[in-house]
Amino acid sequence: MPKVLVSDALSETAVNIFKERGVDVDYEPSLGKDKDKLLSVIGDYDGLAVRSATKATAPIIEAAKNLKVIGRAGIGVDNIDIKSATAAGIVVMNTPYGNAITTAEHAIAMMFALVRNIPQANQSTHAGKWEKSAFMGAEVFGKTLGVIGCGNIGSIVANRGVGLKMRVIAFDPFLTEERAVELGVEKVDIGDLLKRADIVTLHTPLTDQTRNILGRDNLAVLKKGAFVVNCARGGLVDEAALKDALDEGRIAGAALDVYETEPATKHPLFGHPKVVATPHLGASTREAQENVAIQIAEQMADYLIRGAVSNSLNSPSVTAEEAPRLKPFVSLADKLGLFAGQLTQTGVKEIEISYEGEVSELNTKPLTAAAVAGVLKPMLSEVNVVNAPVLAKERGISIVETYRDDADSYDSVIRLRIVTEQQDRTVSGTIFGALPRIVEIKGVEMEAAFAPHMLYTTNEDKPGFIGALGQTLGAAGVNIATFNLGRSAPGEGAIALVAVDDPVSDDVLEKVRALPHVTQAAALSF
Ligand SMILES: NC(=O)c1ccc[n+]([C@@H]2O[C@H](COP(=O)([O-])OP(=O)(O)OC[C@H]3O[C@@H](n4cnc5c(N)ncnc54)[C@H](O)[C@@H]3O)[C@@H](O)[C@H]2O)c1
Ligand SMILES: O=C(O)CC[C@@H](O)C(=O)O
Repeated sequence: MPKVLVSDALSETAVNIFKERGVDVDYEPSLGKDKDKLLSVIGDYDGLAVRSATKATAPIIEAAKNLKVIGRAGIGVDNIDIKSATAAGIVVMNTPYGNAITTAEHAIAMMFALVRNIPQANQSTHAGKWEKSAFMGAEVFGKTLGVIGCGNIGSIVANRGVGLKMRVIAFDPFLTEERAVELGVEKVDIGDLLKRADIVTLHTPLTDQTRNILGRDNLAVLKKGAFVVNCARGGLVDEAALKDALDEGRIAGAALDVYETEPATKHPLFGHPKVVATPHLGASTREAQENVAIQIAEQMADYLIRGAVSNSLNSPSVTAEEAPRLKPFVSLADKLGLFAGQLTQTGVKEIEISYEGEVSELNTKPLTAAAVAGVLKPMLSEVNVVNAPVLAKERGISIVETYRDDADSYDSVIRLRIVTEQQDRTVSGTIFGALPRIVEIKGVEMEAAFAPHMLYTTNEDKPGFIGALGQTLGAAGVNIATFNLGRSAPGEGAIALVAVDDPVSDDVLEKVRALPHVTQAAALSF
């Protein structure tokens, strides 16, 4: 039974879902804050479910020898080292929609808190001061709301802004004109947004491109008297520059839910009269926490039990219904890749995977990942289906997928073509009786099952070869399990694929290569 550690505070519903789905679960809501303890126990688990307190860093991932999945109950995955997880073959998933409405509502609440001085007025009124004239506010009706980042949350904020009869403008390089029209927003560039917005609200992830998107220069361009709301990530706003802009009266106020360093218990902006601050509460509603807990438990259990992948940041999606249908084809793709990879001596330039017949209708992304992983495994250490496409890209190997409705004599065929600096090689396979089988090698038709140890030879099709090969193997004590032959035409190139009981030694290979008419001999393992 797979075992999951929940190392941050998550709704108990998640724990029940894991149990109901047949996943053993340890709920340790404060363990994530103790990195030494986490390091010492993580090796026992197949899954790790977190919010933001647990930092799944490279050392944690290195120690997580059995870990298969990290699930983030929430959106931002900046507490997870995705690069290390990918290299280790660990699927990272999040719940991109579960807390989006809640966070958008928090941004709108922060906007109102700012423009109507609600926190300050609340404090003063509780103190019995009745300072009615000290808290003159502003209407949002007719004002311009500048949304930076118009994805899940930004688009909900934009929608609420439109509902409040605000003029909404958005800067997002990935926002299409059609989507902008659909949302009722005007797509603008950042300079335009800064000059026109009365309230700027941030909703991008923190990346190299977005870090300090409201830095000193951009803050200087902001319309005088504008307000800033950040319910996305600390680091999007230069906090020192923001303090200067507030102190100099260029900005009327800022509402912050997120900070460069969290937890933020001391901060230069805490106590500032123009700042409204909350402790990363964006996602903190009962509804959102229930949503993300349920979603992450279901997604992780689906992956651990059924191989289904959803909302992954480093692996193609596979639904729970698809997973069992894909399973034999994943195995076939992996074995075809391994076959080709073991015979490849020079740099791979291109891997083409053709899906023919019924398999062309399936979700082929996981099959492609398996084929590429298979090709790369004999050449690189630490290759897996999660990191294989990344590794191929880093090495300049192009991956091409083609599709054909018909697979000639079979229901389904996967055809792999490897283009290297020196040659172009194909190998094809099908599923027969739920097991992968080779049906073609280098244009030669063949019918062979994969076996753990195999001998592959190419030779000129001349009488006496089969006997000589059998004798050589027999004399070396190599027991033949199956013997498969194919040739392009009588007397021309022939291929033998021999399943043997034990690995073929270098010594035996040399003897096979020395046989008359043999052009190539290689030991393969699957
Ligand atoms: N405060 C909280 O508790 C809380 C809760 C949930 C999410 N978040 C954060 O909110 C942010 C938005 O989340 P989301 O789910 O909407 O993400 P999303 O991926 O759906 O949307 C992000 C948008 O930012 C855009 N973007 C990317 N780079 C950009 C750039 N350089 N300039 C302008 N736009 C850019 C993208 O095109 C995308 O449309 C994330 O940082 C997330 O971590 C915070
Ligand atoms: O878990 C939380 O409370 C914060 C989550 C939020 O920052 C997110 O990115 O989803």
